[in-house]
Amino acid sequence: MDKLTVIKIGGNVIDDPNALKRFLMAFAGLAGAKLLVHGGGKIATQVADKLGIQTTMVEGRRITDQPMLDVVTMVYGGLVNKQIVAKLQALDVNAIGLTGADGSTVLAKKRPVKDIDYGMVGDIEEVDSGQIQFFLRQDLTPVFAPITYSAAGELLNTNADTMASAIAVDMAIHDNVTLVYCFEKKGVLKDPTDDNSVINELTPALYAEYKAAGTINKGMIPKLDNAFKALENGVSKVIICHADELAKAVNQGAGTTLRS
Ligand SMILES: Nc1ncnc2c1ncn2[C@@H]1O[C@H](COP(=O)(O)OP(=O)(O)O)[C@@H](O)[C@H]1O
Ligand SMILES: CC(=O)N[C@@H](CCC(=O)OP(=O)(O)O)C(=O)O
Repeated sequence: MDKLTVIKIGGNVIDDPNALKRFLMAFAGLAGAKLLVHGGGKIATQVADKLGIQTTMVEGRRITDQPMLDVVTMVYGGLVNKQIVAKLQALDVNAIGLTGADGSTVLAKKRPVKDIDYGMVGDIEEVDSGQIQFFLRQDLTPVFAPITYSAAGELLNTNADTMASAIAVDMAIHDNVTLVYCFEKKGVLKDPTDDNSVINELTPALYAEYKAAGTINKGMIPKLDNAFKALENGVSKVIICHADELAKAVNQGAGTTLRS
């Protein structure tokens, strides 16, 4: 089995040009097959705001009506994705920017309306890991925007953490996969106000304890739910770390490593 590193980069880093530059240099320097999934929620909210479109988030998911779908398609699939691809080309990484619709890589289904109508939000149904494998074999580095498509031909907004987890799980059929969530903190923290209180190893039991105590909250909850799901479904290693510590996390160890 070949080794593959699946990396997710969050919106707070993408929104900081210097932090993004440092991260992409580290990504470019990683040995072996790799692919990137990016977020960009913060930028979509800023652009929507400029257009007079209000953002509503419920449990870390954006309520996506048609005007908001247009914004996220332009921001994630266009602006953010192509800027990252161009910057990677300058670092000698032959990146190929994709949404889930491209090459039918990530098929989703519009989230059914229960208590909440999320609008055009997609729950992932199928990842075409063979197609992704094909890109990797051509020495292309896939860069995924968090946009999927439905069998009916709709574009759907999908949480980037979920997209990274689903891709990592399906690629684990072919490869020995490490999944790394990079963001602006040093890992999962015992005390969210103290950046040096990193939890080195997190088990499901410990996660439940910290969640009940309120120490782990907000965006970290869906991130960890996705991260544990990957670990339970064939991904060899899952790390949550600072974007500046990507190389260290992969090669030596840094941030928070999940244990089953
Ligand atoms: N215990 C914790 N340790 C680290 N971050 C936490 C913790 N609890 C909540 N958070 C929050 O989770 C956020 C990460 O989730 P999110 O905003 O969805 O990031 P991203 O855009 O990178 O996916 C952090 O910015 C932080 O504010
Ligand atoms: C359905 C849904 O919520 N999609 C996310 C996709 C972007 C994302 O996940 O970006 P970050 O990783 O930067 O938070 C959103 O529109 O905010």
